[in-house]
Amino acid sequence: MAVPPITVAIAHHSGYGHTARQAAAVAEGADSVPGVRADLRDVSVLDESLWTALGTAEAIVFGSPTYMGSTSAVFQHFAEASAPVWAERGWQDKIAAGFTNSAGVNGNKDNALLSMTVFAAQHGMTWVPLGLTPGWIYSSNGSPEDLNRLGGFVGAMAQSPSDLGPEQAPGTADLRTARHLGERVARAALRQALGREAELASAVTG
Ligand SMILES: Cc1cc2nc3c(=O)[nH]c(=O)nc-3n(C[C@H](O)[C@H](O)[C@H](O)COP(=O)(O)O)c2cc1C
Repeated sequence: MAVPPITVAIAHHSGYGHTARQAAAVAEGADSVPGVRADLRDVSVLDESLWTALGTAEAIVFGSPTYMGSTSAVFQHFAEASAPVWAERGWQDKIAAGFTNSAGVNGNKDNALLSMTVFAAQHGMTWVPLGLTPGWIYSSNGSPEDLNRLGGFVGAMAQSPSDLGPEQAPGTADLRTARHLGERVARAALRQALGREAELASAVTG
C-alpha cells in the first residue's frame, strides 16, 4: 500500500546553536527513511508558514534547550501560541517526540522533556519515546561513545559543555542518539499513515 511522502516536522528552538545541531541530526535520521521528508522549523518565528507546516506533518518532534530546568521561554511562547490549534484539535493523533540539550550532564533535562510530553498530551498527540536502553555508566564496560550515553527514556538528550561552541558540541554520541530518534519517529509516522490508509480502504470495501 502506497502513501504520499509524509513529513516529520522538527519544531525546535536554539538560543546559541547547540540544540540546532541536535535538531539537524533528528532531521537527518527522519530523512533516512524512504517515503519520509524532514522539515526543520525554528519556533522562534511564529508565522503562517510554521503553523501550516506543523498542521500538515504526520509527526512533530519538539526540541528545546533546557533553560532553568525546563524548556526555553521561546519554546514555551510557541507552546502557548499553539492554543488556537489546540482548540481546533489540529494536532490530534499526530505522532510526537522530543529532545533537549543542556550544559549539565543532568541539568534537569528530564523536566524539559516531561513538559514536552504534557504539551503533546494536551494536543491529543501520541508520544514516541526514545526506545533505547541507557548507555555509558549504566554498566562497568560502558563508553562515552555509547548511543544514549545520557540514559534518557522519554526523549533524546544531549550535553554541550558551556565553554564549547556549537561547532564542537554536542558530541557525536548525542548526535547519533538524536539521529536514532528521528529515524524511529519517521518509521512510526510511516506505520501510522499506512494504517490509516488500510483503515480507510477497509471502511470502503467492508
Ligand atoms: C538562561 C539559561 C538557562 C540555562 N539553564 C540550564 C539548566 O537549567 N541546566 C543546564 O544544564 N544548562 C542550562 N543552561 C545551559 C544551556 O542549556 C546550554 O548552554 C545549551 O547548550 C544551550 O543550547 P542552545 O545553544 O541551543 O541555546 C542554561 C543556559 C541559559 C542561557
